[in-house]
Amino acid sequence: MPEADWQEARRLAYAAGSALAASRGGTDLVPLDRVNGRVLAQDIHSLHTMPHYASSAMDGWVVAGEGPWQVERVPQASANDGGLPRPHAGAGSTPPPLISGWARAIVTGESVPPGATAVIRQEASVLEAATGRLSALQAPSPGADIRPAGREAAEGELLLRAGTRMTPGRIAVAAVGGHDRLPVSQAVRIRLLLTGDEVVTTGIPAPGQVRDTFGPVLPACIEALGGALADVLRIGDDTHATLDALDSASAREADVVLSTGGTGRSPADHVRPVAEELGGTSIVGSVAMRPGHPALLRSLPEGRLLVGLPGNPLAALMAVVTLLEPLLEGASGQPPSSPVEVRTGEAVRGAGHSHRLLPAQWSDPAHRQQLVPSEHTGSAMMRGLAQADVVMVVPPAGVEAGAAVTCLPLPWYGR
Ligand SMILES: Nc1nc2c(c(=O)[nH]1)N[C@H]1C(S)=C(S)[C@@H](COP(=O)(O)OP(=O)(O)OC[C@H]3O[C@@H](n4cnc5c(N)ncnc54)[C@H](O)[C@@H]3O)O[C@H]1N2
Ligand code: MOO
Repeated sequence: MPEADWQEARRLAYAAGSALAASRGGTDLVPLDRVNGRVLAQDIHSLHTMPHYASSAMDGWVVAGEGPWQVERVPQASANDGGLPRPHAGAGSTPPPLISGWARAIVTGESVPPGATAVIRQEASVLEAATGRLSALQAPSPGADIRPAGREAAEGELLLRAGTRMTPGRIAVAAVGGHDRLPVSQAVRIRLLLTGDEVVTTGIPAPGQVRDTFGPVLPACIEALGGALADVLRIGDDTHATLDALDSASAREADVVLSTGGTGRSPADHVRPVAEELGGTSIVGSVAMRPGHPALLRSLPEGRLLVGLPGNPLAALMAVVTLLEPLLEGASGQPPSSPVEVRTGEAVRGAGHSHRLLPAQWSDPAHRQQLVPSEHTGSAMMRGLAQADVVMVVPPAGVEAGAAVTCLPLPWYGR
C-alpha cells in the first residue's frame, strides 16, 4: 500500500472520526465548571436578554430629569462610606420608580428604577448634606452610566455554535446567558497502549533500554485534544499480549486504541500484523511524512479504531498532530482545523517525496512574524520539541527563506 499523502492522511483521519461519532457518539449534559475543552453538540442561545435588567454602571446617584436633584433619603455620613452609597437593598426585585427632580443612591450593578434618566458617579457629584440637594459637576447626558437591558443580546439570540470547543471566555458567556449545563459531544474514549520490552518508566535507563517518553506525555495530549483517557496498558513485544490489548473485553470499552511502537515490519513489531489479523480495514497504512511515516490508522472489530504511533518519540508526536488531532476533531463535530501559513526565516530542505514535520519557533517571540526550525529535531530527539512554538510542515520540495509555510499548533498550546 503506498504511503498516504500528508494532507490526505489528515482528511482520512477526520472522516474516520466523523464516522465513529455517527456510529456511537452521544451527548453529555455537563455542568459549566467541568465543560472546559469539550465541544458543543448543539447551538447555544441566550435564555434571557443580556443584561436582563437595566443597571447602574457606577457607584453614585441615579437621577430623574434635570438637576439639581433632591435626594430621597440623605444617607448618614459614616467614616467608612462617606455617606455613600448603600448596599444593594432590593436585589431580586424592581426598585420603586424615581420621580423627576429626585435622586437616589445606587451602587454598580444595582437595578435602575423606572423613570431614571442617568447615573452620576459619586466623584462627579456634590451633595449638600443639610438640604439633601445634589448637583453634578457636569450635566449628565441622557442614559449616562446606565447599562440598558438587552444591550449585549436579545432573548433567544445565538451565543455559541454547535462544534465550538469550550474555553473560559465561552463558559462565561453561557453562564451570563443563563445556562447551568451544556450539551457536549461525548468524548472519544481512548486506550493508551505502550509497547516495548526495552521501555523503562523511571530512573536512568541502561544501554539498550529507553526511558518512556509517552506515558507521561500522551495523556496530556489526549486531554488537550478533547479525548478521554479510558486506560493505560503497558506490554512487551509479544503477539498474544498485543492481541489481548487490541481486542479483549476491556479493549472494547474504548472507542480508539492509541498505541506506541511496534509499527515497523521487523519480527519484534506486533501492532501492525496483529491488527491485520483481527480484520477491519486499513484507512492509512503509512504517511508520506518525515519523521513518522510508519504511523497507521485502521479500523478494529466493532468499528473501533487503532491509531498506531511509531516508537521514535518525535515521530510519534508528529503522528499525533497528523492523525489523532483530525480524528478527534471529526469525532466531536468540530470543523477541521485549517493550518495557518507563516513565513520561514530560513530556507528549509524538503524530504523529496514526503512532507517534513519540523518543530519550529518564533525568531522574535514578541512579534511572531517569522519562524525558524528548532535545533535537535532528530526522530528520537526531544530538545527541539521542548523549545518549539509550532510544527512547520515543509512541502516535499522544501521552502526558500521568506516563503510562507504551513504551520500546525502543538496540542498543548491550545487551538
Ligand atoms: N528497515 C526499516 N527500519 C525502520 C524503518 C523503515 O522504514 N525500515 N522505519 C524507521 C522509522 S522511521 C521508525 S519511526 C521506526 C518505527 O518503529 P516502531 O514503531 O516499530 O517502534 P519500535 O521499533 O518499537 O521503536 C522504535 C524506537 O522507539 C523507541 N521507543 C519505543 N517506545 C518508546 C517509549 N515509550 N519511549 C521512548 N522511546 C520509545 C524504541 O526504543 C526504538 O528506539 O522504525 C524505524 N526502522
Ligand atoms: O518515523 Mo521515523 O524516523 O520517521 O522516526
